[in-house]
Amino acid sequence: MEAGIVQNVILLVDSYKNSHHRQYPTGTSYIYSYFESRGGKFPYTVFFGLQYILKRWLQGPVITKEMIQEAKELHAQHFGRNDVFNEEGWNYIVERHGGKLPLKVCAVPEGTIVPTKNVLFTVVNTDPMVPWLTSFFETLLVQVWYPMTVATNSRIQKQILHHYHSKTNDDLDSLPRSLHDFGYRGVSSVESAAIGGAAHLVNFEGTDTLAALVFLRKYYHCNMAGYSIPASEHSTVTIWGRDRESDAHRNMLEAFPDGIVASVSDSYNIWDTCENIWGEELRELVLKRGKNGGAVYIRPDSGDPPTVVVKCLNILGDAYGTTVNSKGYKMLPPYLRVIQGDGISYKTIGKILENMKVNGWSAANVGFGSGGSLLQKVNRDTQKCAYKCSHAIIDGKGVDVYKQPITDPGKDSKKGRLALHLINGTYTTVQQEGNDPKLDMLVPVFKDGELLKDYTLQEIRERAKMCSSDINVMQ
Ligand SMILES: O=C1OCCC/C1=C\Nc1ccccc1
Repeated sequence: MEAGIVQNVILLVDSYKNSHHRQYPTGTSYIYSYFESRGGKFPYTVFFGLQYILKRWLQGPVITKEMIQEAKELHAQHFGRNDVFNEEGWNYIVERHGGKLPLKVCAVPEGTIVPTKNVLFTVVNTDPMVPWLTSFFETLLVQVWYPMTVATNSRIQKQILHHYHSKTNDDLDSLPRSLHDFGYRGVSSVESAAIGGAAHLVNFEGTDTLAALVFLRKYYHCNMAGYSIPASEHSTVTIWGRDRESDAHRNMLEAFPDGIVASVSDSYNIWDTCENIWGEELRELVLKRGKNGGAVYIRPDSGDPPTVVVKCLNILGDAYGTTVNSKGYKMLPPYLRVIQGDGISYKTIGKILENMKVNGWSAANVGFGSGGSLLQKVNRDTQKCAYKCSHAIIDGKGVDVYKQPITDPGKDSKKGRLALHLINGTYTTVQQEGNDPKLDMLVPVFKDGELLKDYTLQEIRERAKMCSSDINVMQ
Protein backbone atom coordinates (compact mmCIF):
# COMPACT_ATOMS: atom_id res chain seq x y z
CA MET A 1 0.00 0.00 0.00
CA GLU A 2 1.27 3.48 -0.88
CA ALA A 3 2.46 5.93 1.71
CA GLY A 4 -0.34 8.42 2.09
CA ILE A 5 -2.59 9.94 4.70
CA VAL A 6 -5.32 7.28 4.53
CA GLN A 7 -4.11 3.68 4.31
CA ASN A 8 -7.32 2.09 5.55
CA VAL A 9 -9.63 1.32 2.60
CA ILE A 10 -12.65 1.30 4.94
CA LEU A 11 -11.99 5.00 5.65
CA LEU A 12 -12.12 6.05 1.98
CA VAL A 13 -15.76 7.04 2.35
CA ASP A 14 -18.11 9.65 3.68
CA SER A 15 -18.95 8.85 7.28
CA TYR A 16 -22.68 8.34 6.65
CA LYS A 17 -22.00 5.43 4.31
CA ASN A 18 -21.11 3.26 7.26
CA SER A 19 -24.65 3.67 8.49
CA HIS A 20 -26.26 2.62 5.18
CA HIS A 21 -25.97 -1.16 5.60
CA ARG A 22 -28.80 -0.94 8.13
CA GLN A 23 -31.00 1.16 5.85
CA TYR A 24 -31.78 -1.29 3.05
CA PRO A 25 -34.93 -3.43 3.16
CA THR A 26 -34.26 -6.90 4.57
CA GLY A 27 -34.09 -9.34 1.67
CA THR A 28 -31.99 -6.96 -0.40
CA SER A 29 -29.42 -9.14 -2.13
CA TYR A 30 -28.08 -7.06 -5.06
CA ILE A 31 -27.67 -3.35 -5.61
CA TYR A 32 -26.79 -2.01 -9.07
CA SER A 33 -25.39 1.48 -9.44
CA TYR A 34 -24.14 3.45 -12.44
CA PHE A 35 -21.99 6.49 -13.04
CA GLU A 36 -22.71 9.22 -15.57
CA SER A 37 -21.97 12.79 -16.45
CA ARG A 38 -25.33 14.60 -16.64
CA GLY A 39 -23.57 17.25 -18.69
CA GLY A 40 -22.57 20.82 -18.07
CA LYS A 41 -19.80 22.88 -19.66
CA PHE A 42 -18.84 20.34 -22.31
CA PRO A 43 -21.03 18.17 -24.58
CA TYR A 44 -18.98 15.00 -24.02
CA THR A 45 -16.48 13.54 -21.59
CA VAL A 46 -13.19 11.76 -22.15
CA PHE A 47 -13.47 8.78 -19.84
CA PHE A 48 -10.15 8.48 -17.98
CA GLY A 49 -8.74 7.68 -14.55
CA LEU A 50 -10.83 4.78 -13.20
CA GLN A 51 -7.92 2.37 -13.68
CA TYR A 52 -5.79 4.41 -11.28
CA ILE A 53 -8.49 4.23 -8.58
CA LEU A 54 -8.91 0.48 -9.03
CA LYS A 55 -5.16 -0.19 -9.02
CA ARG A 56 -4.34 2.20 -6.20
CA TRP A 57 -7.12 1.25 -3.78
CA LEU A 58 -9.36 -1.69 -4.70
CA GLN A 59 -7.27 -4.35 -6.45
CA GLY A 60 -6.24 -7.40 -4.40
CA PRO A 61 -6.86 -8.43 -0.76
CA VAL A 62 -7.31 -4.83 0.39
CA ILE A 63 -9.36 -5.37 3.58
CA THR A 64 -7.63 -6.65 6.72
CA LYS A 65 -8.63 -7.36 10.32
CA GLU A 66 -6.41 -4.50 11.44
CA MET A 67 -8.33 -2.09 9.22
CA ILE A 68 -11.61 -3.31 10.68
CA GLN A 69 -10.41 -2.72 14.23
CA GLU A 70 -9.02 0.73 13.43
CA ALA A 71 -12.22 1.74 11.63
CA LYS A 72 -14.41 0.32 14.41
CA GLU A 73 -12.59 2.31 17.07
CA LEU A 74 -12.64 5.50 14.98
CA HIS A 75 -16.36 5.18 14.17
CA ALA A 76 -17.33 4.56 17.80
CA GLN A 77 -15.79 7.89 18.76
CA HIS A 78 -16.82 9.70 15.56
CA PHE A 79 -20.50 8.77 15.90
CA GLY A 80 -20.56 8.48 19.67
CA ARG A 81 -22.37 5.16 19.32
CA ASN A 82 -21.55 1.55 18.50
CA ASP A 83 -24.42 0.57 16.21
CA VAL A 84 -23.15 2.26 13.03
CA PHE A 85 -19.94 0.57 11.96
CA ASN A 86 -20.59 -2.64 9.98
CA GLU A 87 -18.10 -4.91 11.76
CA GLU A 88 -19.88 -8.12 10.73
CA GLY A 89 -20.01 -7.07 7.10
CA TRP A 90 -16.31 -6.30 6.93
CA ASN A 91 -15.38 -9.44 8.87
CA TYR A 92 -17.39 -11.43 6.34
CA ILE A 93 -15.34 -9.92 3.49
CA VAL A 94 -12.08 -10.85 5.20
CA GLU A 95 -13.21 -14.36 6.17
CA ARG A 96 -15.23 -15.31 3.07
CA HIS A 97 -13.30 -13.38 0.41
CA GLY A 98 -9.84 -13.08 1.92
CA GLY A 99 -10.18 -9.31 1.98
CA LYS A 100 -10.94 -9.06 -1.74
CA LEU A 101 -13.95 -6.93 -2.67
CA PRO A 102 -16.86 -8.94 -4.16
CA LEU A 103 -17.79 -6.29 -6.68
CA LYS A 104 -18.10 -6.24 -10.46
CA VAL A 105 -17.29 -3.03 -12.35
CA CYS A 106 -18.04 -2.64 -16.07
CA ALA A 107 -16.76 0.51 -17.77
CA VAL A 108 -16.40 2.14 -21.16
CA PRO A 109 -12.75 1.76 -22.28
CA GLU A 110 -10.52 4.59 -21.05
CA GLY A 111 -9.99 7.33 -23.61
CA THR A 112 -13.43 6.86 -25.13
CA ILE A 113 -15.26 10.08 -25.98
CA VAL A 114 -18.85 9.71 -24.75
CA PRO A 115 -21.60 12.33 -25.09
CA THR A 116 -22.94 13.31 -21.67
CA LYS A 117 -26.05 11.67 -20.12
CA ASN A 118 -24.71 8.22 -20.91
CA VAL A 119 -23.73 5.46 -18.53
CA LEU A 120 -19.92 5.36 -18.17
CA PHE A 121 -19.55 2.54 -15.69
CA THR A 122 -21.73 0.22 -13.61
CA VAL A 123 -21.09 -1.47 -10.28
CA VAL A 124 -22.82 -4.44 -8.65
CA ASN A 125 -21.99 -6.64 -5.65
CA THR A 126 -21.15 -10.24 -6.61
CA ASP A 127 -21.99 -11.72 -3.18
CA PRO A 128 -25.66 -11.33 -2.13
CA MET A 129 -24.56 -11.13 1.49
CA VAL A 130 -23.00 -7.69 1.00
CA PRO A 131 -25.28 -5.53 -1.22
CA TRP A 132 -24.25 -2.44 0.77
CA LEU A 133 -20.79 -2.69 -0.80
CA THR A 134 -21.97 -1.31 -4.18
CA SER A 135 -22.85 2.05 -2.74
CA PHE A 136 -20.04 2.04 -0.20
CA PHE A 137 -17.37 2.78 -2.82
CA GLU A 138 -19.32 5.57 -4.48
CA THR A 139 -17.20 8.18 -2.68
CA LEU A 140 -13.95 6.88 -4.08
CA LEU A 141 -15.21 5.89 -7.54
CA VAL A 142 -16.90 9.24 -8.13
CA GLN A 143 -13.49 10.91 -7.74
CA VAL A 144 -12.97 9.79 -11.33
CA TRP A 145 -14.80 13.07 -12.12
CA TYR A 146 -11.43 14.84 -11.74
CA PRO A 147 -9.24 13.06 -14.32
CA MET A 148 -12.24 12.73 -16.64
CA THR A 149 -13.08 16.45 -16.47
CA VAL A 150 -9.46 17.59 -16.85
CA ALA A 151 -9.04 15.24 -19.84
CA THR A 152 -12.21 16.74 -21.32
CA ASN A 153 -11.23 20.35 -20.58
CA SER A 154 -7.86 19.64 -22.23
CA ARG A 155 -9.44 17.98 -25.26
CA ILE A 156 -11.90 20.83 -25.80
CA GLN A 157 -8.86 23.10 -26.16
CA LYS A 158 -7.24 20.58 -28.50
CA GLN A 159 -10.35 20.75 -30.71
CA ILE A 160 -10.01 24.54 -30.90
CA LEU A 161 -6.27 24.30 -31.63
CA HIS A 162 -6.99 21.55 -34.21
CA HIS A 163 -9.50 23.85 -35.90
CA TYR A 164 -7.02 26.72 -36.23
CA HIS A 165 -4.03 24.55 -37.14
CA SER A 166 -6.16 22.94 -39.86
CA LYS A 167 -7.33 26.28 -41.22
CA THR A 168 -4.07 28.23 -40.97
CA ASN A 169 -1.18 25.75 -41.15
CA ASP A 170 0.28 23.29 -43.66
CA ASP A 171 0.06 20.37 -41.24
CA LEU A 172 -0.88 19.33 -37.70
CA ASP A 173 2.69 18.45 -36.68
CA SER A 174 2.89 21.04 -33.90
CA LEU A 175 -0.56 20.24 -32.46
CA PRO A 176 0.57 17.57 -29.91
CA ARG A 177 2.78 20.09 -28.07
CA SER A 178 0.66 23.18 -28.60
CA LEU A 179 -0.81 23.18 -25.09
CA HIS A 180 1.72 22.74 -22.27
CA ASP A 181 0.72 21.89 -18.68
CA PHE A 182 1.85 24.68 -16.33
CA GLY A 183 -0.43 23.52 -13.55
CA TYR A 184 1.72 21.77 -10.91
CA ARG A 185 1.74 24.77 -8.55
CA GLY A 186 -1.90 25.59 -9.20
CA VAL A 187 -3.47 22.36 -7.98
CA SER A 188 -4.46 21.32 -4.48
CA SER A 189 -1.89 18.54 -3.96
CA VAL A 190 0.91 16.51 -5.51
CA GLU A 191 -1.60 13.68 -6.03
CA SER A 192 -3.95 16.05 -7.90
CA ALA A 193 -1.02 17.21 -10.03
CA ALA A 194 -0.23 13.62 -10.93
CA ILE A 195 -3.82 12.70 -11.75
CA GLY A 196 -4.76 15.93 -13.53
CA GLY A 197 -1.41 16.22 -15.28
CA ALA A 198 -1.86 12.67 -16.57
CA ALA A 199 -5.34 13.52 -17.81
CA HIS A 200 -3.93 16.38 -19.90
CA LEU A 201 -1.34 14.00 -21.38
CA VAL A 202 -4.13 11.87 -22.82
CA ASN A 203 -4.45 14.65 -25.40
CA PHE A 204 -1.04 16.35 -25.52
CA GLU A 205 2.70 15.70 -25.06
CA GLY A 206 3.84 18.95 -23.42
CA THR A 207 4.05 19.22 -19.66
CA ASP A 208 6.03 20.66 -16.75
CA THR A 209 4.07 18.55 -14.25
CA LEU A 210 6.68 15.90 -13.50
CA ALA A 211 4.33 14.06 -11.13
CA ALA A 212 2.21 13.14 -14.15
CA LEU A 213 5.15 11.35 -15.77
CA VAL A 214 5.64 9.21 -12.67
CA PHE A 215 1.89 8.51 -12.46
CA LEU A 216 1.68 7.36 -16.09
CA ARG A 217 4.72 5.12 -15.70
CA LYS A 218 3.19 3.53 -12.62
CA TYR A 219 -0.44 3.14 -13.64
CA TYR A 220 -0.62 3.35 -17.43
CA HIS A 221 2.54 1.63 -18.70
CA CYS A 222 3.98 4.73 -20.34
CA ASN A 223 7.66 5.32 -19.79
CA MET A 224 7.78 8.93 -21.03
CA ALA A 225 4.41 10.57 -21.53
CA GLY A 226 5.47 14.19 -21.99
CA TYR A 227 8.29 16.58 -22.81
CA SER A 228 9.61 19.98 -21.83
CA ILE A 229 12.49 22.33 -22.63
CA PRO A 230 14.95 24.56 -20.76
CA ALA A 231 13.01 27.72 -19.91
CA SER A 232 13.62 30.83 -17.83
CA GLU A 233 11.38 32.21 -15.15
CA HIS A 234 11.23 35.85 -14.07
CA SER A 235 13.72 35.34 -11.23
CA THR A 236 16.43 34.00 -13.54
CA VAL A 237 16.00 37.10 -15.71
CA THR A 238 15.46 39.82 -13.11
CA ILE A 239 18.36 38.62 -10.93
CA TRP A 240 20.70 40.06 -13.61
CA GLY A 241 19.24 43.51 -12.91
CA ARG A 242 17.03 45.64 -15.13
CA ASP A 243 19.93 47.03 -17.17
CA ARG A 244 21.30 43.53 -17.84
CA GLU A 245 18.15 41.87 -19.20
CA SER A 246 19.88 41.20 -22.50
CA ASP A 247 22.68 39.37 -20.64
CA ALA A 248 20.07 37.17 -19.01
CA HIS A 249 18.62 36.21 -22.39
CA ARG A 250 22.08 35.81 -23.94
CA ASN A 251 23.00 33.52 -21.07
CA MET A 252 19.93 31.39 -21.89
CA LEU A 253 21.16 30.93 -25.46
CA GLU A 254 24.74 30.16 -24.37
CA ALA A 255 23.90 27.96 -21.39
CA PHE A 256 21.77 25.75 -23.66
CA PRO A 257 23.59 26.17 -26.96
CA ASP A 258 21.36 23.88 -29.04
CA GLY A 259 17.77 22.70 -29.32
CA ILE A 260 14.76 24.69 -28.19
CA VAL A 261 14.81 27.10 -25.23
CA ALA A 262 12.16 29.45 -23.91
CA SER A 263 12.81 32.86 -22.43
CA VAL A 264 10.20 34.82 -20.51
CA SER A 265 10.47 38.35 -21.88
CA ASP A 266 7.95 40.56 -20.12
CA SER A 267 9.91 41.34 -16.93
CA TYR A 268 10.05 45.04 -17.84
CA ASN A 269 9.09 46.09 -21.38
CA ILE A 270 8.30 43.21 -23.67
CA TRP A 271 7.98 45.48 -26.72
CA ASP A 272 11.50 46.79 -26.20
CA THR A 273 12.80 43.29 -25.40
CA CYS A 274 11.32 41.83 -28.58
CA GLU A 275 12.39 44.71 -30.82
CA ASN A 276 15.81 45.58 -29.45
CA ILE A 277 17.09 42.56 -27.51
CA TRP A 278 15.66 39.66 -29.56
CA GLY A 279 15.42 41.70 -32.77
CA GLU A 280 18.83 43.42 -32.61
CA GLU A 281 21.26 42.71 -29.81
CA LEU A 282 20.90 38.89 -29.84
CA ARG A 283 20.13 38.62 -33.54
CA GLU A 284 23.36 36.84 -34.50
CA LEU A 285 23.00 34.31 -31.69
CA VAL A 286 19.38 33.64 -32.72
CA LEU A 287 20.33 33.19 -36.39
CA LYS A 288 23.26 30.94 -35.47
CA ARG A 289 20.96 28.83 -33.29
CA GLY A 290 18.55 28.60 -36.20
CA LYS A 291 21.32 27.37 -38.50
CA ASN A 292 21.91 24.47 -36.08
CA GLY A 293 18.20 23.53 -36.13
CA GLY A 294 17.59 25.13 -32.75
CA ALA A 295 14.88 27.61 -31.78
CA VAL A 296 13.94 30.26 -29.26
CA TYR A 297 10.44 30.49 -27.72
CA ILE A 298 9.82 34.05 -26.64
CA ARG A 299 7.36 34.16 -23.77
CA PRO A 300 5.10 37.09 -22.96
CA ASP A 301 3.38 36.58 -19.61
CA SER A 302 1.11 39.60 -19.07
CA GLY A 303 -1.26 41.95 -20.78
CA ASP A 304 -4.34 41.16 -22.85
CA PRO A 305 -3.38 37.84 -24.45
CA PRO A 306 -4.97 38.25 -27.92
CA THR A 307 -3.37 41.71 -28.28
CA VAL A 308 0.01 40.87 -26.77
CA VAL A 309 0.49 37.69 -28.82
CA VAL A 310 -0.22 39.40 -32.14
CA LYS A 311 1.95 42.41 -31.24
CA CYS A 312 4.87 40.10 -30.35
CA LEU A 313 4.42 38.24 -33.64
CA ASN A 314 4.34 41.51 -35.58
CA ILE A 315 7.52 42.85 -33.94
CA LEU A 316 9.39 39.55 -34.40
CA GLY A 317 8.06 39.22 -37.94
CA ASP A 318 9.33 42.71 -38.78
CA ALA A 319 12.73 41.90 -37.28
CA TYR A 320 13.27 38.44 -38.80
CA GLY A 321 10.92 38.33 -41.78
CA THR A 322 8.07 35.94 -42.43
CA THR A 323 6.97 33.41 -45.03
CA VAL A 324 3.45 32.60 -46.16
CA ASN A 325 2.35 28.97 -45.87
CA SER A 326 0.11 26.90 -48.14
CA LYS A 327 -3.00 28.16 -46.34
CA GLY A 328 -1.96 31.80 -46.93
CA TYR A 329 -0.95 32.58 -43.35
CA LYS A 330 2.28 34.11 -42.09
CA MET A 331 4.95 32.03 -40.41
CA LEU A 332 7.93 33.24 -38.38
CA PRO A 333 11.25 31.56 -39.29
CA PRO A 334 11.39 27.99 -37.88
CA TYR A 335 13.82 29.10 -35.17
CA LEU A 336 11.40 31.60 -33.62
CA ARG A 337 8.15 30.96 -31.83
CA VAL A 338 5.99 32.60 -29.14
CA ILE A 339 4.70 30.77 -26.08
CA GLN A 340 1.75 32.30 -24.25
CA GLY A 341 1.29 30.82 -20.78
CA ASP A 342 -0.85 33.47 -19.12
CA GLY A 343 -4.65 33.54 -19.05
CA ILE A 344 -5.14 30.39 -21.13
CA SER A 345 -8.35 28.40 -20.77
CA TYR A 346 -10.95 26.80 -23.02
CA LYS A 347 -12.73 30.18 -22.94
CA THR A 348 -9.77 32.31 -24.06
CA ILE A 349 -7.60 30.16 -26.34
CA GLY A 350 -10.01 30.56 -29.26
CA LYS A 351 -10.02 34.35 -28.90
CA ILE A 352 -6.23 34.46 -29.17
CA LEU A 353 -6.16 32.12 -32.16
CA GLU A 354 -8.94 34.06 -33.91
CA ASN A 355 -7.09 37.34 -33.41
CA MET A 356 -3.93 35.74 -34.83
CA LYS A 357 -5.94 34.49 -37.82
CA VAL A 358 -7.57 37.83 -38.61
CA ASN A 359 -4.09 39.37 -38.46
CA GLY A 360 -2.80 36.82 -40.97
CA TRP A 361 -0.80 34.65 -38.54
CA SER A 362 -0.77 30.87 -38.60
CA ALA A 363 -1.71 29.13 -35.34
CA ALA A 364 1.55 27.19 -35.58
CA ASN A 365 3.57 30.26 -34.53
CA VAL A 366 2.37 30.04 -30.93
CA GLY A 367 2.52 27.44 -28.20
CA PHE A 368 0.26 27.80 -25.15
CA GLY A 369 0.73 27.00 -21.48
CA SER A 370 -2.12 26.58 -19.04
CA GLY A 371 -1.99 26.04 -15.29
CA GLY A 372 -4.78 26.43 -12.80
CA SER A 373 -7.43 26.71 -15.50
CA LEU A 374 -6.32 23.39 -16.91
CA LEU A 375 -5.90 21.33 -13.75
CA GLN A 376 -7.80 23.09 -10.99
CA LYS A 377 -10.62 25.22 -12.34
CA VAL A 378 -12.94 22.23 -12.53
CA ASN A 379 -15.20 20.52 -10.04
CA ARG A 380 -17.64 17.61 -9.93
CA ASP A 381 -20.35 19.96 -11.12
CA THR A 382 -18.47 21.04 -14.27
CA GLN A 383 -19.81 17.90 -15.92
CA LYS A 384 -22.32 16.94 -13.20
CA CYS A 385 -20.82 13.56 -12.46
CA ALA A 386 -23.00 11.31 -10.33
CA TYR A 387 -23.26 7.74 -9.12
CA LYS A 388 -26.79 6.44 -8.56
CA CYS A 389 -28.56 3.19 -7.73
CA SER A 390 -30.71 2.14 -10.70
CA HIS A 391 -31.79 -1.41 -9.84
CA ALA A 392 -31.93 -3.81 -6.91
CA ILE A 393 -33.00 -7.36 -6.15
CA ILE A 394 -35.14 -7.65 -3.05
CA ASP A 395 -36.59 -10.96 -1.91
CA GLY A 396 -35.49 -12.38 -5.25
CA LYS A 397 -37.41 -9.80 -7.27
CA GLY A 398 -35.76 -7.22 -9.54
CA VAL A 399 -36.92 -3.66 -8.94
CA ASP A 400 -35.99 -0.52 -10.83
CA VAL A 401 -34.71 2.26 -8.59
CA TYR A 402 -34.60 5.93 -9.46
CA LYS A 403 -34.87 9.47 -8.19
CA GLN A 404 -37.03 12.10 -9.82
CA PRO A 405 -36.85 15.29 -7.73
CA ILE A 406 -39.84 17.54 -8.34
CA THR A 407 -37.45 20.36 -7.56
CA ASP A 408 -34.92 19.55 -10.31
CA PRO A 409 -35.73 17.39 -13.34
CA GLY A 410 -32.07 17.68 -14.28
CA LYS A 411 -31.30 15.38 -11.38
CA ASP A 412 -33.52 12.52 -12.57
CA SER A 413 -31.59 9.27 -12.49
CA LYS A 414 -31.75 6.34 -14.88
CA LYS A 415 -33.60 3.12 -14.09
CA GLY A 416 -32.67 -0.52 -14.52
CA ARG A 417 -29.52 -2.40 -15.37
CA LEU A 418 -27.82 -0.30 -18.00
CA ALA A 419 -25.74 -0.94 -21.09
CA LEU A 420 -24.03 1.43 -23.52
CA HIS A 421 -24.64 0.85 -27.23
CA LEU A 422 -22.90 2.47 -30.20
CA ILE A 423 -25.52 2.88 -32.91
CA ASN A 424 -24.45 4.56 -36.19
CA GLY A 425 -21.58 6.24 -34.42
CA THR A 426 -23.73 7.54 -31.58
CA TYR A 427 -23.56 6.27 -28.02
CA THR A 428 -26.89 5.43 -26.43
CA THR A 429 -27.71 4.15 -22.97
CA VAL A 430 -30.13 1.22 -23.02
CA GLN A 431 -31.52 -1.40 -20.65
CA GLN A 432 -29.59 -4.66 -20.50
CA GLU A 433 -33.01 -6.38 -20.52
CA GLY A 434 -33.91 -7.48 -24.02
CA ASN A 435 -30.55 -6.45 -25.49
CA ASP A 436 -27.69 -8.55 -26.75
CA PRO A 437 -24.90 -8.27 -24.14
CA LYS A 438 -22.36 -8.48 -26.97
CA LEU A 439 -23.52 -5.00 -28.07
CA ASP A 440 -22.67 -3.50 -24.70
CA MET A 441 -19.67 -1.16 -24.94
CA LEU A 442 -19.16 -1.41 -21.18
CA VAL A 443 -16.49 -4.03 -20.49
CA PRO A 444 -15.76 -5.77 -17.18
CA VAL A 445 -12.69 -4.03 -15.73
CA PHE A 446 -12.82 -5.32 -12.14
CA LYS A 447 -14.28 -8.42 -10.48
CA ASP A 448 -13.79 -9.89 -6.99
CA GLY A 449 -10.55 -8.05 -6.37
CA GLU A 450 -9.05 -8.72 -9.78
CA LEU A 451 -8.31 -6.08 -12.40
CA LEU A 452 -9.64 -7.42 -15.72
CA LYS A 453 -8.38 -4.66 -18.02
CA ASP A 454 -5.03 -2.89 -17.92
CA TYR A 455 -5.08 -0.07 -20.47
CA THR A 456 -1.92 1.66 -21.68
CA LEU A 457 -1.70 5.39 -22.25
CA GLN A 458 -0.86 4.62 -25.86
CA GLU A 459 -4.18 2.90 -26.55
CA ILE A 460 -6.05 5.52 -24.52
CA ARG A 461 -4.50 8.29 -26.64
CA GLU A 462 -5.57 6.39 -29.74
CA ARG A 463 -9.19 6.26 -28.55
CA ALA A 464 -9.18 9.96 -27.65
CA LYS A 465 -7.49 11.26 -30.80
CA MET A 466 -8.86 14.05 -32.94
CA CYS A 467 -11.15 13.02 -35.79
CA SER A 468 -12.82 14.78 -38.70
CA SER A 469 -15.79 15.88 -36.60
CA ASP A 470 -13.35 17.75 -34.36
CA ILE A 471 -12.48 20.39 -36.94
CA ASN A 472 -15.48 22.71 -37.17
CA VAL A 473 -15.99 23.30 -33.47
CA MET A 474 -15.77 27.07 -33.29
CA GLN A 475 -19.03 28.59 -32.12
O1 LIG B 1 5.70 29.53 -16.51
C1 LIG B 1 5.57 28.45 -15.96
O2 LIG B 1 4.78 28.38 -14.88
C2 LIG B 1 4.70 27.21 -14.10
C3 LIG B 1 5.06 25.95 -14.75
C4 LIG B 1 6.09 26.01 -15.79
C5 LIG B 1 6.20 27.30 -16.49
C6 LIG B 1 6.91 27.41 -17.66
N1 LIG B 1 7.45 26.33 -18.24
C7 LIG B 1 7.79 26.35 -19.57
C8 LIG B 1 8.00 25.13 -20.22
C9 LIG B 1 8.32 25.09 -21.56
C10 LIG B 1 8.42 26.25 -22.28
C11 LIG B 1 8.21 27.49 -21.63
C12 LIG B 1 7.89 27.54 -20.29
